[in-house]
Amino acid sequence: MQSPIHVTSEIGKLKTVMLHRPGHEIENVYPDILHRMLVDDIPYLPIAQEEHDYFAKTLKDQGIEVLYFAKLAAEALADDQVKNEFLEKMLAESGHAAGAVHDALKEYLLSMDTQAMVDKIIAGVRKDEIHTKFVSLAEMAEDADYPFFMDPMPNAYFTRDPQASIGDGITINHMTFKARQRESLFTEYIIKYNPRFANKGVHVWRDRYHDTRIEGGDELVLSDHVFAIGISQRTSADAIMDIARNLFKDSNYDTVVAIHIPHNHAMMHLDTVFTMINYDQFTVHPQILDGGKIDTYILHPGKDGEIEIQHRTDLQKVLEEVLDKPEIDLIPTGNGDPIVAPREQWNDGSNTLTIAPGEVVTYDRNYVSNDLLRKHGILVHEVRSSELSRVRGGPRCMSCPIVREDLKN
Ligand SMILES: NC(=O)NCCC[C@H](N)C(=O)O
Repeated sequence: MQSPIHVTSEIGKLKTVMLHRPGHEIENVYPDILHRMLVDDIPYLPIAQEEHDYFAKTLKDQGIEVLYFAKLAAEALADDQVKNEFLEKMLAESGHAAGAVHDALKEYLLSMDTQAMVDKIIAGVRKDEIHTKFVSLAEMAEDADYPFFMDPMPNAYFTRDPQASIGDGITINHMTFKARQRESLFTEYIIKYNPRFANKGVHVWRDRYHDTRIEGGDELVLSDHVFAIGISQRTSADAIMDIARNLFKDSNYDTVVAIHIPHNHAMMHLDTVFTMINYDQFTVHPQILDGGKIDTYILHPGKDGEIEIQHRTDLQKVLEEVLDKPEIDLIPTGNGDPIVAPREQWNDGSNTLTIAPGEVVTYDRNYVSNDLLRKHGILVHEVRSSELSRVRGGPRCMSCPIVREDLKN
């Protein structure tokens, strides 16, 4: 049976992608919680939605099927028993495993139709939306001024991160910060219960019930046997060993390239500084390379289930070797200029979504990087980015490929 998920490269023609249109979760953010919510600014929602619709249209105009995360989630929860089980888990992960607030939230959420319930959970539930007779001492004494019973999920439109497609399977990620951890509970239910995916042979390479951390922005499928991953603020080395073990055991993947990037918010994931855009071309933020060098580790299956690790520092050579290419073109974000490069990287100038070999979608604001891509022969579709970019993610972050065509060679 052909798996409904099939992604054997970063660049094969994109056939199906999963997005999330930003909703009221964006407006449930205010200055005191910005940092904890991992957002740098508050987008103006109507314009963010217009920009997102334009992004979706750009993909649809190229013949790409667009699926929406929240719709897939609502479809997955069609059965009452499944919905109840999901809600219990979601409430527990939101800090309300039992008690009066749990009961009131559950009654409130179940009073809605399933799509409205999903949208509401993503948007967040304010305290003044529900009525409870009893509240806990913690609630009265410690959290009295906090406005939410369930926090919003303002990063949900970065569908790249809670999950990642690899081959015929997926990783359902244990994300680093609390602000994003509940997003992948939706994924778990989508894969288990949405008729498009349920019982269709989707291999879960790694589920979300781990202590070690992994996020999809760090996961790059370079080919049908080479997988690259960032050792980053969001993905730990232990999680990489775990995913490597699982891929080596049960898939075609025989090479994992782990790249150690700076651990900071501007470069939180590998795809904020490095993306693949053609058979032998990549974007790279020049500031991660020290004279062309960066700590890189090549993992291969060893004897008796062990993993062999080689330490290397020449990224270009590593890519030439693992992809079997005579030369790799690393295209510097912002043309390597000391001001333009960090400015455009901050606005996701390295974060390209490749929709076919040598064809990408990028933010319009990164015009220096975009011009340089064109000079390197890349076909660039620009999308609007005034509001979307404020939450620190670009076209690759905003999209989760579900199906790509296999590469011809
Ligand atoms: N792959 C990505 O780089 N995703 C962007 C995530 C941005 C979001 N504000 C976060 O900090 O998780």
